[in-house]
Amino acid sequence: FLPWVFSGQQQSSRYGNIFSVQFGSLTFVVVNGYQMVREALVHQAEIFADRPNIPLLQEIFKGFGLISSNGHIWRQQRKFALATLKSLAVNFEEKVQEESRYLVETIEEEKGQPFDPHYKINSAVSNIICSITFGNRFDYHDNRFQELLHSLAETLLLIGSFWGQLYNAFPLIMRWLPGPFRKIFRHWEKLQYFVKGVIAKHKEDLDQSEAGDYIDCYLKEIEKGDTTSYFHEENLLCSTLDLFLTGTETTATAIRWALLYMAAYPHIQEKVQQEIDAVVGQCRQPSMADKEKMPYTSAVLSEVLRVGNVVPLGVPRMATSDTTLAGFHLPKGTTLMTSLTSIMFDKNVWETPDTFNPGHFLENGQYRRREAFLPFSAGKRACPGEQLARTELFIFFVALLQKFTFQAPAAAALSFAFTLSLTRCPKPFRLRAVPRG
Ligand code: HEM
Repeated sequence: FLPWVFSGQQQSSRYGNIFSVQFGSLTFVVVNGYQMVREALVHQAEIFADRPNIPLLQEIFKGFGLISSNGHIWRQQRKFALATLKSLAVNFEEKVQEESRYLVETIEEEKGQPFDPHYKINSAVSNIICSITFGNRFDYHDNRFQELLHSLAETLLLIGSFWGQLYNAFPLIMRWLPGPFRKIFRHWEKLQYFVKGVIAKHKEDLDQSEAGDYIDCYLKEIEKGDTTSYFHEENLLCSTLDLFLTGTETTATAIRWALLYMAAYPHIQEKVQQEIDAVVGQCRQPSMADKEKMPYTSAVLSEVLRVGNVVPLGVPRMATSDTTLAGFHLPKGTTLMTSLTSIMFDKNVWETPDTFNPGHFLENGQYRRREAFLPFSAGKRACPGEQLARTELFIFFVALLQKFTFQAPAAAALSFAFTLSLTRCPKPFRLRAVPRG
């Protein structure tokens, strides 16, 4: 079902830019192409501000948190998340720079031999959201941390898998049946147990500490004791888990795609390294101030987000009232899937949609903004982590290419094969990180 909707380009040429799909008790309306997605997300922003009731997400989040809540709960949690991330943003860059040192060190340990970079990258990226929400990072060899990262990755994979879709389509039956999807609930309990422990520790220390991280800020909000607000521990738990989940998988997947593309296109990697050598050199760490002077590297990262297409179908929305889209009547409660894939590969927008071509984002040697480039979606529920994700992508990527050249293992061809779930991630692959100079 998901792969069918995913192939939006083919479907739109066959069924038009808007069509509906039925699967069990689920009915979706899929919108394709930049104009139509923009019409729904931006011009009808208020109408498509809700999330539909997706049984699996309902089961684990119970309508709380950020990503699957609606109405007043969502508005309050989102406003708080945006303001708190902004207030903590002053330290983002420093945290990512510090973490990139650990990432470079752990990759150095591979001594140029083939290795799978998956969990080294996930650990580095996750450590950033852990520092922001929990106030601390974890050692890459910490077994508990690695176990949580594996649970997180598998949960996301299972939610978007065939089993997850079957559960969402037939929840009343599936709720009673065994199957691999049961692991979602076991993993979720483990993740909840861990975060509850972190929250309990923060509560003990709250009076002595300044509000240094997301959980502290949230607990101070709960302490205000406003009985009409939705600041309570259940929402704190779900919001924290939302940030942990969304803040790890998406960005880490984008960085994995970036390394894979660099190994596959050595001449592009070489041009990025020339720019790094000219602007940053070998003696200091990259910073966000360098980005302006590095149009080629910025274009490569945007192209990675375009072809990597990490969140291919966006996150489903729901109509809060009756509306009309492309002349079709959509009643209140209609679930809408906005195909970001159809935008990223729209042949009316991109000169060479199916080719990895940083030139899509360059004009006369300068970075070129493209309107139809929405990896973080748009409208009321657009990704609140965009700034953080962009900081991580730039600093981690530049720090890695400053120190290593990524190559395919000898006699092994690189593949762009992927697994499609809520995210689109490369199948496990191995690379050599050859130290430079
Ligand atoms: C390359 C990295 C990332 C990509 C491509 C990405 C993409 C997206 C997309 C497409 C959505 C759906 C928005 C919609 O419904 O229209 C989303 C939502 C969301 N993202 Fe991200 N994201 C990334 C990184 C992050 C990070 C680092 C965080 C953590 C701070 C984050 C937190 C969230 C949250 C909480 C939502 C739900 C927002 C809501 O429902 O109001 N994301 N993201």
